[in-house]
Amino acid sequence: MKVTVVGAGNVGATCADVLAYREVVNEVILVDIKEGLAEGKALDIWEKAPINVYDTRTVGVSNDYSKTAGSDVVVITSGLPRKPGMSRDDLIETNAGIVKSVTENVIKYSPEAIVIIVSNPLDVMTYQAHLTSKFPRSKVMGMAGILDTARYRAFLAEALNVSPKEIQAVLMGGHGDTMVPLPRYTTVAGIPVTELIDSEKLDAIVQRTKTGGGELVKLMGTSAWYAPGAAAAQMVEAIVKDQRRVFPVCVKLEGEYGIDNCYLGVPVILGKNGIEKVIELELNEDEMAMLKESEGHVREVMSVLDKLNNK
Ligand SMILES: NC(=O)C1=CN([C@@H]2O[C@H](COP(=O)(O)OP(=O)(O)OC[C@H]3O[C@@H](n4cnc5c(N)ncnc54)[C@H](O)[C@@H]3O)[C@@H](O)[C@H]2O)C=CC1
Ligand SMILES: O=C([O-])CC(=O)C(=O)O
Repeated sequence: MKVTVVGAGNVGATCADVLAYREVVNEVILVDIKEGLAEGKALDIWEKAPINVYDTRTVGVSNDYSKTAGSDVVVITSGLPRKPGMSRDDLIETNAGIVKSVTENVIKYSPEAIVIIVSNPLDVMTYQAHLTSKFPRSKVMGMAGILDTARYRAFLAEALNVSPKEIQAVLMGGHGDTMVPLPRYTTVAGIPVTELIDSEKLDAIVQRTKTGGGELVKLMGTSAWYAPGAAAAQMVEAIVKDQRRVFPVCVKLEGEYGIDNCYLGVPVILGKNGIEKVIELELNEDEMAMLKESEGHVREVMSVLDKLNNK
């Protein structure tokens, strides 16, 4: 199994590192436009192999996609991260151009690959990759839900003073402040979370989750990478090992939840064919209203992308 990660910056290099030390695949190709960066980071990860005890080979290349040929999965992290004061949507113009050209290069050499988008604004960059690749929706998806759910779970674990391993949760919608964490589908070792925490505290955690990316941008001057890189690697693992894990993933909706032709995070089964199934939950009125609000926001940004693509 061979995986390519495009973008050897913070998120891409972290993803490659996790794929290597967890021995998810035999070979990881790291690509960046910046001369020497991917080669250097791939070499550094390979030199860590004797210490962390793994044999996944990591190879870096500068903008040479021939080395990526025949990849089973490609993760696209290339693009600008936001700075304090910016929204993810502010990145659309630059990142759409990058995601478009990278996708063209990727599919030229790996026409059978499953593509995972990480670049922001996430839902709309997934749409860009879909427009460019013309792949079926099962093979073009975006990573955000695992990250957003992980933040929600980590905050809950802290508040309840329990292991984060015990928290199971579902979160839907776009990767932005309109995302929809679902307390009704959140449990602590099977116990409904609402039985363990008062609603005021839970509301504060939901709110912190929605702005969790921005919290880190404010602290660091750039956006997060450890959790995002690990989340993308977890999706790769589910696909290459055909694990059929259930994760929230950004996918083109085709009528599910009464939403058509819009890219949103929803629970799916991930396996060797990519998105094996979109799971439709029974949402109540309030939850559906929040999902619709998120849809409205993503559609606005999708129409900006349509203009950029002269559609
Ligand atoms: N979906 C999500 O949940 C998350 C998304 N992100 C997004 O991921 C992207 C990457 O973030 P970071 O790694 O922190 O940024 P970074 O600046 O550390 O790395 C980006 C890399 O992309 C490379 N690049 C730019 N244009 C390229 C091209 N045409 N071909 C190949 N490589 C190219 C740059 O040289 C740079 O090394 C950003 O758009 C960020 O907003 C970040 C965290 C979470
Ligand atoms: O906040 C950002 O710009 C990066 C991102 O998507 C996240 O960390 O959730």
